[in-house]
Amino acid sequence: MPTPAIKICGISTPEALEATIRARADYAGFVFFARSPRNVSPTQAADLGARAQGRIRRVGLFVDADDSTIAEAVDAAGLDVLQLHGRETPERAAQLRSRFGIPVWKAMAIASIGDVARAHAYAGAADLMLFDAKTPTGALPGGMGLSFDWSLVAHWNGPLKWGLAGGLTAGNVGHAIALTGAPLVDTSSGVESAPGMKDLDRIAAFCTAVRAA
Ligand SMILES: O=C(O)c1ccccc1NCC(=O)[C@H](O)[C@H](O)COP(=O)(O)O
Repeated sequence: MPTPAIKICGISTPEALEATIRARADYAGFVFFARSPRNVSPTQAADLGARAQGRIRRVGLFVDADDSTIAEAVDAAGLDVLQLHGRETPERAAQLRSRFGIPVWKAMAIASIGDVARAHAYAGAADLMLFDAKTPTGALPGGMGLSFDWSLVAHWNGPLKWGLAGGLTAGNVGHAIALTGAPLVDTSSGVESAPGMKDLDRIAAFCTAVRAA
């Protein structure tokens, strides 16, 4: 099985970005959501985006954002991918892909097999389905370090590319990959010492664990 692609999400400092590039991750995620402890301003995004250009692909994470918010982030950070982490419909995903001309990833909150089935509606509308844990009502819709029953998506054979997120750490990602065959893994809390505080050693350890899986 090929090594899964790696995304480190919630990067908000140059130090964390450099550690992510050093660890040979494939994607760096920037969160554009005011309620998040990882939220980046357009100014921060511009600085991080320029540092990342040509070295790692830049993913912008949005939660039910309007077009002007996304346009400002795309321009500031030079985003390569849009990640939609709210209640965006297939129609909205397709509209954003057409407007911005870059790949769109849709996060799907999973608590049951019925949630996994909903992913099929995004075929042709999104480029990748990111299966993540469902979070409690009123909490952030992601980035909570919560995992779900990975067997629900084991060797998913759906109509679009996919990835696994939610509570992944250096300690459990090998098992998650072995169980699911995920072609991409995504972590945020699992490489932090506190919400929003990236731990450079944990970033390195996570990437090493993925390659060892
Ligand atoms: O990171 C956030 O603060 C966040 C806020 C709102 C929606 C999603 C958010 N994060 C999602 C991610 O960072 C990842 O794509 C994924 O959910 C992994 O999170 P974690 O369980 O913390 O590893």
